[in-house]
Amino acid sequence: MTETATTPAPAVTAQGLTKTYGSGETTVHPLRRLSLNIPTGVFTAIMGPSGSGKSTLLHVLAGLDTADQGEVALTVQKATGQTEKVQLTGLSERDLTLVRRQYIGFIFQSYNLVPAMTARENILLPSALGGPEPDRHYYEMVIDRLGLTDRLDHRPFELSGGQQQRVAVARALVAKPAVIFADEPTGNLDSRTGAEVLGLLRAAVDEFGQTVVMVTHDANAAAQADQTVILSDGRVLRTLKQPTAGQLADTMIGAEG
Ligand SMILES: Nc1ncnc2c1ncn2[C@@H]1O[C@H](COP(=O)(O)OP(=O)(O)OP(=O)(O)O)[C@@H](O)[C@H]1O
Repeated sequence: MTETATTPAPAVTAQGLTKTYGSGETTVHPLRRLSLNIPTGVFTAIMGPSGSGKSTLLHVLAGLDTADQGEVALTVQKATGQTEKVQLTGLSERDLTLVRRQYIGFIFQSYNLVPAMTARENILLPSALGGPEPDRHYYEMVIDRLGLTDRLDHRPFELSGGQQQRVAVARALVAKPAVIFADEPTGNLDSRTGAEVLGLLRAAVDEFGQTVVMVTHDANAAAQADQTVILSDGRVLRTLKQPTAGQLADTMIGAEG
């Protein structure tokens, strides 16, 4: 399942990803031989027109879905300081689940919290299922920064949408996974809560050296990232380093074709 590497490498490597749905006239190609490297310790946004393959790509990179062809690998840092390459391609569903639990945090637009569990239980669920044990100090800092200290005993139905998303963000962050994937994490939030969530993703990168990959439609949200990958029709159109929201909006007009 793994091989050891000694040189620093991108956190996520995707080579020649292809995915097709349907056949004949109804065929769609969400991914067309897409290759991409996601650098370690960087905040990457993914933008593109509706239907360009953003969610499909994110799910394939995170091991929540598989491509028909191509390869995905993560490069993770072990406690010893050595890096290790973890191939996602070809793993059984069970092994993929173990890799996700160990190395990946995922924030869904629709939160995906377990309704019967309290906020605390939701946040600690990945470690309860066998993922890494969160560092106590980091856990408390994340909870405090997200303003969740008084909400930990509440169940999702007792929380606002913004609070539920903050619980989902905490769940993805606290175990310091190798990569945090976020699919439109601010899509359902008011602008103030959205800014808080983006601020925490930014802090995870700047203060804790984590790697974040976020799909968004919002040029202002993407402008918080270090780089933005623009998808068009299942391919990478361009990668922009530290673009302004204005540059992103202009590039998106071009990508709509
Ligand atoms: N399970 C599926 N079955 C059939 N087609 C699908 C499936 N999932 C995605 N697609 C199609 O694949 C294409 C890419 O979808 P995807 O959700 O990745 O795009 P997106 O860029 O995230 O779009 P949006 O911005 O609208 O969320 C679309 O044409 C979509 O209809």
